Amino acid sequence: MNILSIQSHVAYGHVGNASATFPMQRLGHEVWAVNTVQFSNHTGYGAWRGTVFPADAIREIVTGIDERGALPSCDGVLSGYMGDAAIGDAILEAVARVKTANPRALYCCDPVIGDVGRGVFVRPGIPEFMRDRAVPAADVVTPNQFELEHLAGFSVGSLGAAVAAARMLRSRGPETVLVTSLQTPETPDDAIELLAVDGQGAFRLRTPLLPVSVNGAGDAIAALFFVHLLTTGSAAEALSRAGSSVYGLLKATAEAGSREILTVAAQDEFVRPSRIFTPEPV
Ligand SMILES: Nc1ncnc2c1ncn2[C@@H]1O[C@H](COP(=O)(O)OP(=O)(O)O)[C@@H](O)[C@H]1O
Ligand SMILES: Cc1ncc(COP(=O)(O)O)c(C=O)c1O
Ligand SMILES: [Mg+2]
Repeated sequence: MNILSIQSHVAYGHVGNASATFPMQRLGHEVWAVNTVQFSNHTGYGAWRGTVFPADAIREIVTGIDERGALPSCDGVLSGYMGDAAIGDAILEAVARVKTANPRALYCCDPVIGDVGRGVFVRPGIPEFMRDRAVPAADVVTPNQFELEHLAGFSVGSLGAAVAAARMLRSRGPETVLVTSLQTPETPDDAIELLAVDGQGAFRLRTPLLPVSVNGAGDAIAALFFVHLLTTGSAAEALSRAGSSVYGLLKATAEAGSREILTVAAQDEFVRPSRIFTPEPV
């Protein structure tokens, strides 16, 4: 597969393209990485340095790729952390150009807005852009629980409510919704869940909860889920493979006591996860 991946880049550590690119490459895919920002490190540290690129800088790179005649061979566009709402327009233009060149290409939007503990951590305008423009344009969306609530407009206090919220997003456009870091009163205290909902049904994948709080796992799981969905055509299979890989990645990260995910050291988890988790229909 050839994946156009438009998201943040950090020099130190692993979020955005610095989390998503290598796992896709390790699985044998070509990644055309376009960076929306270049920061020293992820914003979870509270301090960082670097630049948010203007929207035209992203347009320029996509135009250059187009001029190489490559867009007809693009299988999917993946977007994530945007840096600024204006970048959203450039991303949707890139999606439109790719889909014109290859009508079979899919767009996966990781609607990075915030997180349960941190609240909204992106610039004003981005949450509205994600809800009103990006979600309707996407074939696949991968919100965490906080983002799901934000996009659906109601809180998700049960598995049933999460499925309803995912179905509400589907009714606005995307065929497939992957909810990450789901924890409801029905989730055991020592577990964390993923939920995939598409036209076939809803699947839950439950793994142990690890003693880590890291950034970038969401970017890795969106990338892995998207390429596995593109290659297998099955949301349940993509859920099993992506969820198992990220569990293995985070288990290694927890055992090392690392603040950054071990994207490089634990790379075999992307190809052969140490433990395979199987989704259940819900
Ligand atoms: N503490 C944890 N224990 C086990 N798995 C986790 C943990 N944190 C994240 N994950 C896994 O990584 C996935 C992505 O999670 P997360 O990092 O919360 O995404 P985001 O950063 O987009 O909110 C989760 O759905 C879960 O499968
Ligand atoms: C620059 C940057 N990109 C992306 C993300 C998203 O990371 P996550 O995968 O944890 O949602 C963050 C979160 O802090 C970030 O600071
Ligand atoms: Mg995220």
